[in-house]
Amino acid sequence: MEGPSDLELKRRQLKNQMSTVQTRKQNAVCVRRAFKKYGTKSSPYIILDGLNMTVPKGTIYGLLGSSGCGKTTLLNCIVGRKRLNAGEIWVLGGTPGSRGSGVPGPRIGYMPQEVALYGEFTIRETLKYFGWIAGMKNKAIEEKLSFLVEFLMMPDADRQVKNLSGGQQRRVSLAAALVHEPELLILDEPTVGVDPLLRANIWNHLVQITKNGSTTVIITTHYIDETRQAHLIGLLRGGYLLAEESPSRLITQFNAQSLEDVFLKLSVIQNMGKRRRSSIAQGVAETITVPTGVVNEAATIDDEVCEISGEFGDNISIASRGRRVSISPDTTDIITPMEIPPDEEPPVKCSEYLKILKTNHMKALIWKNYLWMWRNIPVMAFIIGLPVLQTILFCLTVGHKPLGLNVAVVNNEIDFPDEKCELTPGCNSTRLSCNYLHFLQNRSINLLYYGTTEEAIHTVEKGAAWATVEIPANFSESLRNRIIRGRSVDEWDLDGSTVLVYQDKSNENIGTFLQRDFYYSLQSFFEDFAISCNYDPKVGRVPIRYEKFIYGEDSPDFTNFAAPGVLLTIIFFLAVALTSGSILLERNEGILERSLVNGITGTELLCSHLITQFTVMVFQTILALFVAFGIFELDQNGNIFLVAFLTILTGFCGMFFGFVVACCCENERSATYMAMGSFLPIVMLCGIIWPIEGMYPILKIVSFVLPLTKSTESLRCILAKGWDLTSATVYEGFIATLIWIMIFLTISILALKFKKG
Ligand SMILES: Nc1ncnc2c1ncn2[C@@H]1O[C@H](COP(=O)(O)OP(=O)(O)OP(=O)(O)O)[C@@H](O)[C@H]1O
Repeated sequence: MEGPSDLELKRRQLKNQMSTVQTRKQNAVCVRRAFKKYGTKSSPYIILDGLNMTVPKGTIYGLLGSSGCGKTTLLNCIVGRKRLNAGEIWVLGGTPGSRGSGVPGPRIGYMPQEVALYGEFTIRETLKYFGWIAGMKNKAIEEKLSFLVEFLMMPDADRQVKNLSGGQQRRVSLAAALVHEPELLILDEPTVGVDPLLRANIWNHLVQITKNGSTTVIITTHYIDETRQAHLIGLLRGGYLLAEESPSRLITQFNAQSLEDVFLKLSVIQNMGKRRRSSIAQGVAETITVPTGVVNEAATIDDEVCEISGEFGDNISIASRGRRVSISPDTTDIITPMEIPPDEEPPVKCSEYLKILKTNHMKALIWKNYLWMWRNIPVMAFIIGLPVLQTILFCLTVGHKPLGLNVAVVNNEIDFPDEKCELTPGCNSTRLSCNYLHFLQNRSINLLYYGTTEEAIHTVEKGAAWATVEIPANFSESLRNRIIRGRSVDEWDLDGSTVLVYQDKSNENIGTFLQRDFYYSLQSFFEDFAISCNYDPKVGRVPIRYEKFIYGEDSPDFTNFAAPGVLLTIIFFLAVALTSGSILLERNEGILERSLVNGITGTELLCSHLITQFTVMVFQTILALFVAFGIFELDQNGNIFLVAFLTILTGFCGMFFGFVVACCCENERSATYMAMGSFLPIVMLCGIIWPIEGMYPILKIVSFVLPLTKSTESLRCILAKGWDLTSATVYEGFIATLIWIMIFLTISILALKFKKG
């Protein structure tokens, strides 16, 4: 069939076109030359390919297409949750996301494909949440709830969503989109799992609410024939609309029995174009009666000729690329856009820019967060109790002196095994070795006696003891000679008064503790012996005297060294887990998207989490500090409020890091990797378990810029030295934490802003 010339065709399509601005304002939705792809640059996966779509105000628009053809993607772009790679979208007279457009916001009601509701909430609470977001009053919500429960045949409004069937949950989801009577309703497959009677009711309701022109509905469905009641349907295939027309006219034009037939015919025609009329397609095509002057004319348009600006696409779909089927405008059957005065974009006042948090949004979000906590008391008890548990475990397990260590003893001064080594005090004792071993035993060392050195060493080699102590046969006499003779003591007495130790030093901590025990026991034994002989005990001391310690104690333990870092790490990473977990949970269940479409902003979301999790963190901090300093009495010489303040500030820092994790990661798994991946380096590099002074020089620089380094140092100084904010080390910890909060906040906001779509 010979089609009209290119010029003729263009001219025809240019006829009766409205101005661009008018087009945008008179229609609820205007999509022009939309191009959207997923995947990478090298292997792009094109979803929308030059799509034009026009949804006049006051219409029901059925968006049809096979599974995976891009309907949800297109809807997401319309509601402003995804960005096109190219092209324009105008929704209710503004571009989605622009200030003053009201989109996303209460002008839209969005029912996503997935249920996207809080399972722990009741139907009433669900509608209250979405009603509050839209700025509704409780009374209005209750009225609407009664209507929707009846109309959508929902169960009792006080039943929790998680206890409803799949179909009932979808109806609650639909109710949540309808509750605030939005101007534009976007429903992604609302009738899935709904029985035919209710489906008919839903359609009747949609027809009803669009009657006066104030509401527009875009609906996707797999049941093509149910869209007979739609005013317009768009058939999406291959990245663009094969047709955009009223159902009755499509059926008439294509001389088809049903819309399914129309879709089939259009698909075959499209395939013919693509395959350059393969023999199979040709065969099918011959059986299809195509409306003269409608399809084939446009199907013959060359690629270049088809580049007609989408701005002229009112009421028709004009392919912008490739061979497209186009329906010519015909005023007889097409819905004429309502004569509604064009929406003026309201001028944005300066105060609007400053008002980044809306009261009703914050109220809904904070209420929702607390309600979620209330409904998940076991989870919350676990979250609040976890730092306490970890602190208890830390205080009970880390830094304490190992007790009951086995030491093999070969005491040649006694007749083993017949003689027992007993304490025999006095200057003339012939069993001084036993006195020394008694002091060792007093330091909780478990002595195992052996007859020969070989046997004792073998015990250590087997791992049954940590050291062998061998005492010479003439120990008592040699020791006395050593003291009495002083400088002139002979070699024999020097050797005879020396205790030999064969130690397993494979464990640094145990080895060091044992060496300290051997040394301190000998010191005590010697002083005791010197006193019994009326010698000055100082004679036997190492000539160094430790005066009163300026900070700390004579026997500092590792628990007190590690406690500040461990406390901050516990609070920091639990905040990371809690924040990123709750945001990702909301996001993966689609609830977050839904709230964002309803007008919640990223900033509001962050602030609401900040407020609710702050209360959780305060509990966590108070309990953890009480356990550490109240029950386990770790060193605390500073101001406890300063300690609590720094701990909570570090928790805030963790929350903001949690936001970054949630914003940057697609799912829980990658969030877990990111959190875990940062946990170990932070623990190792922030001077929590080992002094920074002992680190490799380059790593010291890295450590300096990490979030917990300065705060750990600061907390350590407050606790151990009692310093306050006048000390540079202390206030640097606070400043560094604040800087990290700012950094994480900026990254989160940027990620929220640019990661969309
Ligand atoms: N974020 C994404 N990254 C990569 N591919 C995606 C992404 N989202 C969707 N897709 C792909 O894009 C295509 C269109 O998806 P979309 O969800 O828009 O289809 P649909 O028409 O709504 O399908 P259905 O009717 O089954 O819901 C699908 O093949 C899907 O796998």
